[in-house]
Amino acid sequence: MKTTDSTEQTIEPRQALAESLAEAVAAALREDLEHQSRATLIVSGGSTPVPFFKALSQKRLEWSRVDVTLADERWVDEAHDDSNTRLVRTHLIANEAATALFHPLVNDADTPEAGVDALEQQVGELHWPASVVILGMGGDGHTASLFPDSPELEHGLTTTRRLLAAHAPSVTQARMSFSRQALLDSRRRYVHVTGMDKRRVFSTAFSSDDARELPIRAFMTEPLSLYWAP
Ligand SMILES: O=C1O[C@H](COP(=O)(O)O)[C@@H](O)[C@H](O)[C@H]1O
Repeated sequence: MKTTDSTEQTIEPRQALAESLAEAVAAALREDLEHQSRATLIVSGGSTPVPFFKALSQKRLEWSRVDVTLADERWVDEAHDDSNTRLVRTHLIANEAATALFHPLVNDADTPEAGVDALEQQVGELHWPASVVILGMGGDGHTASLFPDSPELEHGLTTTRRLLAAHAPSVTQARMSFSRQALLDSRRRYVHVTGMDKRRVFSTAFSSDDARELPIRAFMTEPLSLYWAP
């Protein structure tokens, strides 16, 4: 399916979605920067956000007053293919957004358990509530690194700390993740997902409130906007 813009060019739905989300996020950051000195933007990693990052990086706003961090990160070196830090640095902290201050969710510690306290202190110094949180979602209903099969899920859904070290049998790498409470400490939340499979998962999520089964349910509270394309 393709849509057409006012200049009669065809735009892929996922590209149109990315552009529309970038417009909304840029407007939100501009609005908050009118009445606060800095604004916090929390983005997700994975494959879905790349076109969104590229679109957002082109938006004009006072990026030097924006702190960007990730909803979660794999505990890998930045050179690793799975590094969300690398993804953000490559596609978002560029163009107009090159002056944004990026705060990786990984440090030199050997494990996320060893690194979490230092990162907790660093993210605590950001401006809260965050202006915008963008959540991705996996086919198993996980969001950030709150996985249904994770031994740390209950902790992630209930702790008042902002960060947690997380593991799950379904994924290979250890993770660092924002907790539910920290992600809800935000003015605006957007879920950015694509494809029919994820749409079905999101629809199923409305049928119950058991976040242990589908962690995305823990975020189905106002204000939440769904950005979806086929
Ligand atoms: O593992 C992760 O997966 C989800 C979704 O990723 P995608 O590749 O299907 O877009 C992502 O939101 C999360 O941040 C990431 O660590």
